[in-house]
Amino acid sequence: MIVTRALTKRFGRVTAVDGVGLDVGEGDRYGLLGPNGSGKTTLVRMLLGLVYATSGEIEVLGEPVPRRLGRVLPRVGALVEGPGAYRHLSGRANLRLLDAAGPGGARRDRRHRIEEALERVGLSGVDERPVRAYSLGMRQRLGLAAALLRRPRLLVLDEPTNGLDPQGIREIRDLLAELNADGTTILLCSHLLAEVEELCTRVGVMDRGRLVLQSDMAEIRSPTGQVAVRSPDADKAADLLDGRVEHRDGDRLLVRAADAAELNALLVTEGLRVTEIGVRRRSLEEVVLNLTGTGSDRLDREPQR
Ligand SMILES: Nc1ncnc2c1ncn2[C@@H]1O[C@H](COP(=O)(O)OP(=O)(O)OP(=O)(O)O)[C@@H](O)[C@H]1O
Repeated sequence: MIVTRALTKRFGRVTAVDGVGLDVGEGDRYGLLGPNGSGKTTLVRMLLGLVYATSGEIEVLGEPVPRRLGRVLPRVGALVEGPGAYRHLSGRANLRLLDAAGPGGARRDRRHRIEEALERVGLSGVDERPVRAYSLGMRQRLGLAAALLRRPRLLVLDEPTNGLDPQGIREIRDLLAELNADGTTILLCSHLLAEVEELCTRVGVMDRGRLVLQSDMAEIRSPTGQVAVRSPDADKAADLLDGRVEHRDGDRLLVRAADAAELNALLVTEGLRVTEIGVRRRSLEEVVLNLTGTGSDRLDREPQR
C-alpha cells in the first residue's frame, strides 16, 4: 500500500526525515509513533504530495508519488493539516462543497454520500450551525467525514484523536477499527503509545527523523520466554525454582519458563499457593523506551543530552 525507500527531507540544515523505509501493507492499521518534531507529519505530507522529498522514493497504492499523484489521491482519504473547514458554513455545507469538487454523478447520489459520511462519524444529527460553533471533537469528526467521502482504500490521519474527550477517542477508535474491518488500510500518526498499542496492528517508531523500529504488533507482543508469578509463598517458590528466577519483587517472581500452566502445576504440586500467573509479554512502551529512551505515554520529551 505504501512503500518508501531511503526517503529524506531536509529543511535547510534540519533533516526532518532521514532515510526512511516505510512499509505499510494492505489491511494494516499502521501506527506511526514518535515525539513532536520527530518527522511524522513531514513524512505523511510527502506521501500525499504536500511536500517534495529531498531524495528517496515513494510508492502509494502501487504508483510512484508525486509523479502519479493524480491517480493516487482519489483513492486516499486524509486528515493531515488538522480539520480544515469553512467556519461560516455548516458541516453539511462543507461536505457538499468538497464533494462537488470531485466526480460523483447525480445530486441524489451526492446527498446520499454526504449523509452516509456524516453518519459514519456520528454527526448525522448535526443541525445547520456553522462550523465555528463546533467543538474541537466535532470538527475532528467532520474532518474524518471529509476523508471518508470517496470511500478511500487508504486513510492517512495525523493525530486523529487530538482534542477529543475519552468518549470521543473511543468512538473514533471504534470507527477506525470498523472501517479497517471493511477493507480500508489505515496509517495514523500519534504521539500516544496507548492509542497505537490499542488500535494498531503494525507500528513504526520515529526518532529524530529516523524510523528506528518497524514491526508487527503481534511480534512486539510475542512472549518473552518468561512467566510472571505472584505467590504468598514466594520465598519457597524462589527456592524451588532456584536458577530460573530472573527477578524478584516482594511476592512477585519473574521466572524463565515457556509454559505458565506447567509452572503452575509444579508450584501447586509442591503445596505452594499461586494468586496470579501468566506468560509475560513486553508492552509497546518497554520496546519504545529501550529504543529511544523516550518516556511515558507522551513521547514529546526533549531528547537527552
Ligand atoms: N516547513 C518547514 N520548514 C522548516 N522546518 C520544518 C518544516 N516542517 C517541519 N520542519 C522541521 O522538521 C522537523 C520534523 O517536524 P514534523 O512536523 O515532521 O515532526 P512531527 O513528528 O510531525 O511533530 P508534530 O507532531 O509536532 O507535528 C522539526 O524539527 C521541524 O521543526
